[in-house]
Amino acid sequence: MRTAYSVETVRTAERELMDRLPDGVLMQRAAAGLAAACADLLRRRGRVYGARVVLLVGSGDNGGDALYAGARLARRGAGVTAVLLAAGRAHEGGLAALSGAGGRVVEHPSDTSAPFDVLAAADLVVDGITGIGGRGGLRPDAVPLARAVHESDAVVVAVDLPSGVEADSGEVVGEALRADVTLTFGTYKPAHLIDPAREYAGAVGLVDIGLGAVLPPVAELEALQHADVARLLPVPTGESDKYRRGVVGVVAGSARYPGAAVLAVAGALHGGAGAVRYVGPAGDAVIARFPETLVHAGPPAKAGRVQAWVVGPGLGEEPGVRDALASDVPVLVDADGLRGLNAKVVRARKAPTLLTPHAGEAAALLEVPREEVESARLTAVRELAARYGATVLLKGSTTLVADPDTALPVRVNPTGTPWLATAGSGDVLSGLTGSLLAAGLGARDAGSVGAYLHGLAARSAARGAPVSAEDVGAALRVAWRDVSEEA
Ligand SMILES: NC(=O)C1=CN([C@@H]2O[C@H](COP(=O)(O)OP(=O)(O)OC[C@H]3O[C@@H](n4cnc5c(N)ncnc54)[C@H](O)[C@@H]3O)[C@@H](O)[C@H]2O)[C@@H](O)CC1
Ligand SMILES: Nc1ncnc2c1ncn2[C@@H]1O[C@H](COP(=O)(O)OP(=O)(O)O)[C@@H](O)[C@H]1O
Ligand SMILES: [K+]
Repeated sequence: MRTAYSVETVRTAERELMDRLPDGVLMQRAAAGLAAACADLLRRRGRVYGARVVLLVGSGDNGGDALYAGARLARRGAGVTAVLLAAGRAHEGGLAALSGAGGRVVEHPSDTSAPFDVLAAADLVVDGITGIGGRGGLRPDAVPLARAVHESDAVVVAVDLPSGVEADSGEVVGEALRADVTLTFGTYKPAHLIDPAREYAGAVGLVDIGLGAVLPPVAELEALQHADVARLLPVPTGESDKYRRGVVGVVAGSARYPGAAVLAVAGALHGGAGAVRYVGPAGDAVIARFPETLVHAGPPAKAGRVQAWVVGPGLGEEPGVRDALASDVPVLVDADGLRGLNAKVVRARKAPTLLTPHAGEAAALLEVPREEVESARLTAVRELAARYGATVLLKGSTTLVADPDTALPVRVNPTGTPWLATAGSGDVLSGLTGSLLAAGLGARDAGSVGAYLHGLAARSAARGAPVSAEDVGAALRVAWRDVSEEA
């Protein structure tokens, strides 16, 4: 499991750790890790000796890290120039270390083109403008420097965070530095895992500075890995039969969208339930593709016992949502099922409810513009979970799963690929996840395991080329096997 902590939690932990250690030790640990990673990158492109390194240095400790790392690189023969964005407020010890090691310093803004000249010739740029103390995006002074960095051929290494991103939410307000690699210290922060900030960070490396010992046991965010998912997968035993493995009911599709029913059933057949019961008008299309499905014209209340319902994909105006919500089993509500969803009804349910909106559907439920959800995904998913008293899986470039119990970390899905942005792939996800619910997983686990397998399946089906939702459904078995082999 990878975890991320908020700035407030990190600062508290850092204070506790600093009290136990001599002054400056944490910064030296950070700078040593940073310098080692930069040296590695330089060696891959040539060598450290003689390489041209530029440090962008802000007024805080983030700039301090950059300066001390720069001093280490200068001692190994690199030509290091620090561009000070707040001359007079740059970290004093770091500045002294850099000049002691033979590094140069230029100021920005200045009357000369020196900062831009050194950036144009750089092999590697270290972004130490702001870290966890940064607020409100890059300031106007820094914007032309960021643009010059993006135009140069240099490899860009961000210190702790790409400057300009919001550490706790992953929001990007205005411009931010785009890094190839980000080295963070002690723990990931939400911005390393959530888009849009995650995109700006590039490949993220974690430098151990000893913080693990003082961080609280429960993080703000967590990302499952293969071994975590393997532990959660439902596996039949000698005593299993199809009913004990769970029956998932799928209420999906309409005369207009029969395909959504087929895709949701495809997902459900690969989610671990022992049987899939399809309820709705697309029974013929479903049977033609998946003869193992039990079909019923409806309504859901008359279709027979299930251990979980999936309701909504391609449903159009078809009824069914109310029946499913009135049941005493877990219900996953997706797509058309989310339209006009009544928060009171959902809150009153005794069994778990899992809502799976994309950004547009989430925006409609929250009555805000879609862009607001896309730029502040963490806030949106938490808000929806609180309003509906339900588990919410917010789909998109970063899929998040929030539990109504705010003490539990929000789960962030690390798998997936932009190729998943294809019609019908969400239908496969809802069938798959509903099947996991029927097989006995809790809503938060079902949502995060479903998203994980779905993303892995898409990656293995795509391998760099477009995929259809059907391809994703067919690759779910491969994803399941990949994950179980880790167990
Ligand atoms: N606290 C610790 O124990 C450690 C901190 N470390 C480093 O220290 C960083 C945090 O240092 P600070 O708290 O000094 O904060 P930062 O260095 O992130 O930035 C704070 C400074 O930047 C200014 N600032 C804020 N927003 C800005 C913006 N948008 N544009 C330009 N300037 C802006 C503020 O006025 C303040 O002076 C971490 O990100 C990490 O790099 C590491 O050395 C590891 C140990
Ligand atoms: N840019 C993206 N990067 C990665 N995954 C994405 C991206 N955009 C969408 N997805 C994923 O693709 C799926 C699309 O689902 P959805 O929006 O419901 O589409 P549909 O309704 O056509 O099935 C979701 O699993 C979502 O997380
Ligand atoms: K930075």
